[in-house]
Amino acid sequence: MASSQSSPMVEINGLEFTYPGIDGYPPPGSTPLIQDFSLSLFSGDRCLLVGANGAGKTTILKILGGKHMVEPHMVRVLGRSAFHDTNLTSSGDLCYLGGEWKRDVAFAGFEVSIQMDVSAEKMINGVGGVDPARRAELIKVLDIDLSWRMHNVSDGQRRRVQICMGLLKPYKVLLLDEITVDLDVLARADLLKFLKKNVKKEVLLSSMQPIYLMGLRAGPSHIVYVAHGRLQLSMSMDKLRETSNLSLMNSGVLAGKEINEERKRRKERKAKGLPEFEKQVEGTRVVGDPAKAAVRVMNNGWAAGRLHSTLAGEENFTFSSNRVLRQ
Ligand SMILES: Nc1ncnc2c1ncn2[C@@H]1O[C@H](COP(=O)(O)OP(=O)(O)OP(=O)(O)O)[C@@H](O)[C@H]1O
Repeated sequence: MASSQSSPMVEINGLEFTYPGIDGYPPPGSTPLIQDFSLSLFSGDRCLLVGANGAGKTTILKILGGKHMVEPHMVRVLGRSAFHDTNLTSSGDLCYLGGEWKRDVAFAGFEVSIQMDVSAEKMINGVGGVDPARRAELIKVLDIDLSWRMHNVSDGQRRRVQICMGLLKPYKVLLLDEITVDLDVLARADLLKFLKKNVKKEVLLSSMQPIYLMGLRAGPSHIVYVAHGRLQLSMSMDKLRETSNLSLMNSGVLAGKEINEERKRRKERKAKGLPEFEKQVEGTRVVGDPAKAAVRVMNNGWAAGRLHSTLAGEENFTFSSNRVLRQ
């Protein structure tokens, strides 16, 4: 992003990323999911990351949030490597709110289920070292009833408590991955107002489907459009308005174009007698007879220190040795 400030708060330099296989390495022959991606965000930027499903938005936000390892020079947050410098997140300077929050929330240092029989008050007040005025404002903005019991509220209400807890402490860089999808129109508008008011020197990077841009004219300062893991457009909203691309964005035409092209490609492949979907490179280096690949049976694709299995699908649930259903 263009800025008068000297050093960016978030810097992505030629980022390349492939999800690792079971052995922690990219599968041989795989094409990087994120390629040649560079972006700089400066103090005060409120940036919206848009793109079709599967474009790579969540992956980029997770990399910035330090959840996937990349080479330290590729991603710098506040001048530090998000993955290697864990103090960035533990200090609260870097805050990532994503889909995983649907089930658990980091609470007093533990991952606590957000669906257990506990009051919203206990959850929210359990976060220490918080400015009481900020806490009260967030409770008001998110319209939270402190007497809610977490096990019998709606998804949207549970989500509001999660968002509140995530925003209680001031951050310098805030990463939001589609956190507003469960919120009703009013709650979404109020939250965006709060974020806008509170992002002065901070940086906000939020992913969102282009359709939600319609109510957001005053919200973001910049737009970043991603397709197939590559940066397609990065522009200030003012510039976007000038070049009239905003109407394209608002109507979701850009993302729609990308989806239509993908459908066309699939149709052409089918017409040529090829499989409709391009062959995925298997996400593991364990080769040979699957029955002998004991490692896969034993750990279902979980690798040390990783929150998610890199293997998915019925086949792996059949192989499951402990029958725990994973997302
Ligand atoms: N843990 C994983 N292991 C392997 N591949 C993955 C993993 N997570 C996502 N992918 C692949 O990476 C691609 C990009 O996914 P990502 O979640 O970043 O997209 P997105 O733009 O956030 O999509 P959406 O709008 O649907 O949330 C997808 O094609 C998906 O198949």
